Amino acid sequence: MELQLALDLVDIPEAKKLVAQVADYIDIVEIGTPIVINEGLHAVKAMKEAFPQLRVLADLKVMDAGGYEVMKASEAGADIITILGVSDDSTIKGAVAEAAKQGRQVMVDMINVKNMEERAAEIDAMGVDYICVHSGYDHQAEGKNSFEELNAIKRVVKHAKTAIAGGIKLDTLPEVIQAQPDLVIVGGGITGEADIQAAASRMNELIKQG
Ligand SMILES: O=C([C@H](O)CO)[C@H](O)[C@H](O)COP(=O)(O)O
Repeated sequence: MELQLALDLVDIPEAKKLVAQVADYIDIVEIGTPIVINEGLHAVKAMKEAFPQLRVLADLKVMDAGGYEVMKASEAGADIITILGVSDDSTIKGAVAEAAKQGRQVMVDMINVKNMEERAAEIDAMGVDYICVHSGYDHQAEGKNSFEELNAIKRVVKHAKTAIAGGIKLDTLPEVIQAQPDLVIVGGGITGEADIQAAASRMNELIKQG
């Protein structure tokens, strides 16, 4: 099981400062959608240059032109690029084909997918690398989480790695770990803590214990 730090509400210098504190405790650093919107793919490039030992995920949440978007993110240095599960199959297949060409990986974000098990099985068969259940900020504000959805995709996904994101904190991490995803994605549960390093270190410890 691995840990991904999601960076969303910061700019490039702040993002680099945060990662410098926790780089030893994380496996993947995510350049979140708000950063990409505010700063562009330069943020991905800057993070990869500053921390070449970490895998960098570009959370583009691609909905169309999968191949093209994966190509551009790959050029910027992204190791993993997110595509939406609600996209057309052709978008996901285009992203997978381009990622294979570029030696990168595709994560499908299942945010807002209604028929979770059926769609996860379809997407798994398309050869994606990760399938991620996700309660976004707006869902979190309504009190939702994706713990049940993780169990649902684990029942049907045979090839891809499974991941979970959305509002995970130290006190809910044990429940997440119990469901055994391959990857746990945490943003505010680390960056919102007074002692960021201690939070990341403790989460890393629990995750590595599995
Ligand atoms: O993907 C995300 C969200 O849609 C904003 O871009 C977050 O990175 C993801 O939800 C993880 O962050 P936390 O919910 O703060 O853990």
